[in-house]
Amino acid sequence: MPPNPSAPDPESRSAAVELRGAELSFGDRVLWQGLDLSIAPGEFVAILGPNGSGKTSLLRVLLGELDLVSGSAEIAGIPAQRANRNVGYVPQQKSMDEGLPLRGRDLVGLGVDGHMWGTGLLRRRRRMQIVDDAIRKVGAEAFADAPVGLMSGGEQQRLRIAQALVGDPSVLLCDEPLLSLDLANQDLVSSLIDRRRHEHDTAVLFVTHEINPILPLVDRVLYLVDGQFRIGTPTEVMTSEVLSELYGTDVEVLHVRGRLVVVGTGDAIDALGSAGGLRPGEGVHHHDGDH
Ligand SMILES: Nc1ncnc2c1ncn2[C@@H]1O[C@H](COP(=O)(O)OP(=O)(O)OP(=O)(O)O)[C@@H](O)[C@H]1O
Repeated sequence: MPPNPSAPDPESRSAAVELRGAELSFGDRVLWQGLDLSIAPGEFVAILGPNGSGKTSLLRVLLGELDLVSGSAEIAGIPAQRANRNVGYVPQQKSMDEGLPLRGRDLVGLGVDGHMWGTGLLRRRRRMQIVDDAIRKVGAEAFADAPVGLMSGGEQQRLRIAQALVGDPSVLLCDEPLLSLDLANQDLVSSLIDRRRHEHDTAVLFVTHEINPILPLVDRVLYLVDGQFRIGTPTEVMTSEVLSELYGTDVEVLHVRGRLVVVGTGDAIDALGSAGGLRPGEGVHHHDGDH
């Protein structure tokens, strides 16, 4: 049957996140413009780019904290707005003060209060059940009653993920959630996020400087560089040709032992951040980024 031009577009109707002609600028500085991106439920999108390219700002637009200069941003068909229970957020990791009188389960509970029920509206027992369930799902039962300030980075991050998921969001926004975690905890945290999107069809937008730890999970990449961007599968975007064009200089993408390694020469290396740079001892000039 030929498509009916007056019927609603099923793709856009069911999108978890929809950006149309989106532009964000501060003064004369255009972070991105003409950004069209429709993210399906359950899709995993990595947002890459050097420092200051507007990755976190994109999440802030979807959180309703920043207004677009033009275009639109919708979550599940509704304009992006603050306190949206369809959105879970794992912010950039900040170290928590050792003396902070907050237990792990209190941190997770903040995710309940921030959503539609509001403090006190949900009966205490039901609220406790929801928090317990979220803690169990990230395997944090053993330390949930300890003060968060005394936990390891990996333990804190598991609880932040529980906090982001406790409101049962359809979209999960993650800002460098693997930062400063060891490899075992990187795997654990990324597999928790991956399981969530498979079991609940939650769309994931994942800001990162380092694609390798999540490469097997990524459906599409949004790569932002200095006002330009490219969207596509990792195979389409993470190529020498595309990245050289985006950075406006010679960049080479190598495949080394199952990892993507982005190398440049001279000034290019400074622009690259740690977008796949080699680790020390791997033999090619690299740059570890600013973190
Ligand atoms: N409210 C604001 N007013 C003016 N400039 C801003 C504002 N918010 C962000 N910026 C600027 O926009 C640019 C993009 O910031 P953003 O944090 O989105 O970058 P990023 O890609 O996440 O960087 P990083 O990798 O360093 O975290 C930065 O230069 C920042 O200083």
